Amino acid sequence: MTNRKIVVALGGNAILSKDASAEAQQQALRETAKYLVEFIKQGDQLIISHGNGPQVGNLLLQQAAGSTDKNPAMPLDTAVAMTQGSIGYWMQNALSEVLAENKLDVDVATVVTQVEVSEDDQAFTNPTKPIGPFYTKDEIDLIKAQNPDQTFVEDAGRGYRRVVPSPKPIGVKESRVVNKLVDAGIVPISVGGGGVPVVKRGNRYVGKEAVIDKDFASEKLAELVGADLLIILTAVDNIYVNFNKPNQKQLNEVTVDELNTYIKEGQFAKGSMLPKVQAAIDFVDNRPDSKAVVTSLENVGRFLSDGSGTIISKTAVTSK
Ligand SMILES: Nc1ncnc2c1ncn2[C@@H]1O[C@H](COP(=O)(O)OP(=O)(O)O)[C@@H](O)[C@H]1O
Ligand SMILES: NC(=O)OP(=O)(O)O
Repeated sequence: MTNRKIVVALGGNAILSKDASAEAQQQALRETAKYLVEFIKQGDQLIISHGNGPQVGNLLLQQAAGSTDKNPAMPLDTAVAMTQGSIGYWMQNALSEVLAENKLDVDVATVVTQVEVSEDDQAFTNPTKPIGPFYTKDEIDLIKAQNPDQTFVEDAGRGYRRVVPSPKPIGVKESRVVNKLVDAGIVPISVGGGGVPVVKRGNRYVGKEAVIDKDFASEKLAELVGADLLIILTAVDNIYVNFNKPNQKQLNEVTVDELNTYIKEGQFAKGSMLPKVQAAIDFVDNRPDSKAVVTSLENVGRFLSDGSGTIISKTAVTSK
């Protein structure tokens, strides 16, 4: 039995591929849970986090479409909390079902989590986080005519998406609650969608209209709960240099210094692999005896058996 405290951040493909229906997302999470249960089977204490970019963008569109004076659309911070609830509900049930199939008597609980950000974060005047569906150029011209305050960017050749501010997390209000759940043997689902962005004013936490990157929020949580491992699960088994080029090279074990050199070379795409690499670096910088891992859900079995995936450590890696 390993008994490590592990924060696992689930990438978009763990929840939503093409079909945004509740049924399809629940089915995807059932498949995801089958991979996650392997950690629990071998005695690890899991804390699960997840993204919400597509879901929160879709929710804002639904809110706007049905809003009236008597039934107003909810602001973005509240919409993030709503997606924590809906995805947490799906994840909680999916994992509980798979735990029961494996005859494991373990409880799962979603924590509506507020993540503290700075009021002065420059991100509030420079939106970068893509949310919701992809549009064509003609579609965004129409949307912008009706919503001049909204910003759109071209997203990696896949079309245009709305972008919103994405401030950096500086604290996780419920990190102690998360640790208490872990100590009680419960699997918490926390910092969903990067957490609800809040600023502290005296004793009050006030919501901000933004979407925090879930990789950065997961890193902050992992730091605060004293995790042994931060695992970022995405669509690729490894981080690569020269990604998608003929001379592509898979990274297996890599140090912070090596990653910083690759960052300077521009090896990691902004908004996709770069935040994961930066979150991994931040984590091992803050907890030098811990490690971060970037790999895919499908590779979890091989990671557990032989350490396959990209393992990031402060200094040279000796074991997984
Ligand atoms: N250097 C790189 N190595 C590996 N993947 C990369 C690299 N640069 C960009 N990527 C892309 O980044 C993707 C992960 O980012 P993204 O899809 O935004 O993450 P998420 O799983 O959190 O939704 C990978 O699936 C891959 O297509
Ligand atoms: N909040 C967040 O980072 O969501 P995605 O991972 O879905 O972009």
